[in-house]
Amino acid sequence: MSTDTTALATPTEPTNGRRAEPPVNVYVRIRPFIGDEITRGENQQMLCIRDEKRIAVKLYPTATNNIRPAQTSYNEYEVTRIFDHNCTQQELFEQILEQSTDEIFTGSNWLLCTLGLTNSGKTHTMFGTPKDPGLIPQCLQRIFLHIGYNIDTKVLYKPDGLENLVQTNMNNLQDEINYRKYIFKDDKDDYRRTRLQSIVQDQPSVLDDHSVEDEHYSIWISFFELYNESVFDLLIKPSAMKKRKPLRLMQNNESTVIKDLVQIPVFDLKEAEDTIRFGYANRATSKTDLNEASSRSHAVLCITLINIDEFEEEPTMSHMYICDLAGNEPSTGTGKQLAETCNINTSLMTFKDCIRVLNENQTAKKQMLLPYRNSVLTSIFRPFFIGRGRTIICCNVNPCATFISQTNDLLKFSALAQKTIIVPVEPAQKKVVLESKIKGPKRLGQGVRGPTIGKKKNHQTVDSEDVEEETAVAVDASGAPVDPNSIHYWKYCTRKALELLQKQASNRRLFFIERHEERTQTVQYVLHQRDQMEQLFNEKQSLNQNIESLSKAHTSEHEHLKQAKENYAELEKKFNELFKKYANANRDNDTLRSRLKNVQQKFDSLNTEYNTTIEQNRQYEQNQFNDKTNYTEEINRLTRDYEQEKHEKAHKDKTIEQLNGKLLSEKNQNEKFLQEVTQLRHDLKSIHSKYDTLQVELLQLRETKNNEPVLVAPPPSISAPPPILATRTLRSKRSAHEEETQDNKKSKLGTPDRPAGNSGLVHKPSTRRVLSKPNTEEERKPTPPIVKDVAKTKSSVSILKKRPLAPSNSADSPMMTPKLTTPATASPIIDLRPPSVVATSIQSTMSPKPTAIQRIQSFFRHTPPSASNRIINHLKTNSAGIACAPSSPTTASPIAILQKSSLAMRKQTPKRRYKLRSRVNSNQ
Ligand SMILES: Nc1ncnc2c1ncn2[C@@H]1O[C@H](COP(=O)(O)OP(=O)(O)OP(=O)(O)O)[C@@H](O)[C@H]1O
Repeated sequence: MSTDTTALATPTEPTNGRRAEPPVNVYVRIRPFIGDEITRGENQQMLCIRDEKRIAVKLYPTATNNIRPAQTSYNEYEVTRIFDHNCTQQELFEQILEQSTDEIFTGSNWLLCTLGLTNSGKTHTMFGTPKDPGLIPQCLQRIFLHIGYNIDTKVLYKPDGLENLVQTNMNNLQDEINYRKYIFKDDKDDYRRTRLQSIVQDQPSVLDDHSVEDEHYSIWISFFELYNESVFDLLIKPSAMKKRKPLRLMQNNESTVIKDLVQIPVFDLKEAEDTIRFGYANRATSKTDLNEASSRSHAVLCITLINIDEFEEEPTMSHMYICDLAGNEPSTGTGKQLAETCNINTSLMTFKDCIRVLNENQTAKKQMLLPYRNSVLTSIFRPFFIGRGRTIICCNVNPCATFISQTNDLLKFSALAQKTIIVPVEPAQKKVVLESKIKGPKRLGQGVRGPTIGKKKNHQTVDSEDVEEETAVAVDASGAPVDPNSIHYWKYCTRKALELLQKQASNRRLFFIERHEERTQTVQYVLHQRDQMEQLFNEKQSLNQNIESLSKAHTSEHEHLKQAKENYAELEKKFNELFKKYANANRDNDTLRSRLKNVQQKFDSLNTEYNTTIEQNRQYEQNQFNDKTNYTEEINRLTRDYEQEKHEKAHKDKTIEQLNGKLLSEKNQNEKFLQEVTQLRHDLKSIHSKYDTLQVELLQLRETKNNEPVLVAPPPSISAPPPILATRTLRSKRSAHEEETQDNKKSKLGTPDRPAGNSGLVHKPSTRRVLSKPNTEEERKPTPPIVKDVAKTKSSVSILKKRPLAPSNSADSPMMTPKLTTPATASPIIDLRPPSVVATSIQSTMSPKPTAIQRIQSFFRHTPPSASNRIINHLKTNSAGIACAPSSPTTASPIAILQKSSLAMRKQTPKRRYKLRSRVNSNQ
């Protein structure tokens, strides 16, 4: 580690004949309470401002001090100036930086840095806000106000480190052109982006011509930060992808050069502010426990001023370093934040150490080495520790009671720094690297300097050698060498001429200085005038606008008036018309009034009627209501009755359904009976037809035989069936068919005394009963009178008719003929003949012919067995006897006899036969 020694001096004891240097300017600014600090109880009046230079800190008893609990102790410190929380940014600038800003125009360098705890208002003091700009914006404003129109638009020189200047040419400004393009790339104004480029391109000859006709200034800005002991250029935007590349530091004898640091020329205040805004955005800040946007690095803004004066052989360069130091903070946090805090604290500590060493060397007459190399910050600011510039320290104080201990330390350091005087070490000659010969106006002379605006040039004096020579030569009263041909005389003349010229130059310089001051005042006046002009221009514009709008309003008013007049004329016309109409209307009105009166009367009468009607209606409605109530009751009653009837009806319906069921079943039964009857009738018809056939056969047989009577004819009183039988033989098929059809009709339609389908059922049993066997013995006697009686009745016909039917066994079929009962076992046959005759006839008729029953059975052989059996049974049980001829029961003798007798009695006609037949059928 290498250190520097500095010359020690006190303000009162100038060394080596130099003027006394002032001590370091230390200012204290106490910020107001912010946020919820007051509610947190931070305002405990820990700081007490005694006057504008002295401040006292109230101390608490701690382990390290001897303060007793009951005792109130104050530490008092003195600084250059104290600003309380009411101090404005502008006030602060005027007090601490305005003069310094002016002095950079005299060639002096300045360093302004802020010290303080984190969250104490350092950044706020430096940068401020757009509405309340801090020290940096105000400083730039002051500089550009001073420069006015004397900005070097040719960019003749560029800075090379702290000490050196380089003449510009077309090649060495490319970086600056690019940086300007890059920094102002978001700027809408293309002029600013390409300004430097156009200077280089459009005025190449000017760049080679470094002559000036007046005093010109150029402002160069560089902005960098010291983060974790590395230097980063803030005018290069950090890439999201790439890691920022730290800049290298190069040390020369007196200063530290930051290699490749971007320095760009700015031509006006706006450009300077935008450049700083661009760099500020790239600064490392983050949220800490104490500050939402805490600075994690020391940000250093370097404003370089290059002054080119036509009377100066070399341009001068001065710097204003404004440094926003990161805040001292307790070493809390972890990882990256802890590393940041340690680096910040280390560099601040080194800075304070340098000041302390300086102070100690000064007070204790020591020559201790400055530890400036312990941090990058102090390395860069080394020129200021060796007196190459003036230093201002602004200590920002956080008034919170929580940090009173740190505040006390800071104020202690402030008081120490305030007493420290940095004596400048003899400056080395500024090197101006001239790449081309300066073609400016020839300097009139050197060594004679009038009052300058702070130009720190070494005054050149007459060589001592010359003085020595001068003393050896004889001179006259005016001091001129006597010998005009001697070299001394010429030297003397030359010196006098030079002096004269220097005097003239001095006068001229004075004149120009005055002119410069005048011009500065004029510039200020012009600027002021320009502001006023601008203001007036704005006012004029607004007035013009007002006039324009007023004239527009006037024109429109005029048009409105014209329109209104036209409207008025029209309205007048309309009014006249309306007046006429009004008169007419008035007349109409009278008429209408009288009409209205009538109408009113009518209305009154109607109203009365209406009221009456209303009353009637009301009455009617009342009646209606009563009726409605009655009706409702009646309806309810009827509804109840209806329900009851409905119930009964349902009950009856049920009953009817049941009866219907019964009726249906009876109907079914009836149908069955009818079917049976129909079947029986059908059977009977077939029997009839067969019987007729038999009768025909019998008649044929009888005709073929010799008409011998076989049976004794019954007494004449007996109506014999033979005629009936005979008549049957005569029936034509047609009559039989008609009969059958009629029977069917009768059975279907029925007769008044016999319903259809039931005729047989109703009357047959009675017939059967009539024809049935006599129940008593008497009745069973086969007496002729009984036959006679029977023959007399209608039923006798049926008896006769049935006589040919022989009784048969049940379930007999025609095939069962051999089993048939003999005539002896058959129904009793009435034989009216004498026994001898009968026997003979029987003998003659019985053999070889079949019996009557057999014949009948054979006759019924084609009929269904059930029907034939029923008939045969019927005949067996009900027939009283069969009249048979002597030969056979099938002979026609008895029948013929009967026929004859019957024919004798009554002639048979087809109609009669039919009726007879009908009667027989009806009896069946
Ligand atoms: N004079 C003031 N008036 C009003 N508010 C202030 C003043 N000084 C500081 N503040 C406010 O205090 C807060 C902290 O200020 P600032 O960030 O400048 O502190 P800092 O010392 O720079 O902190 P760090 O060292 O952490 O960067 C900010 O919100 C700022 O607006």
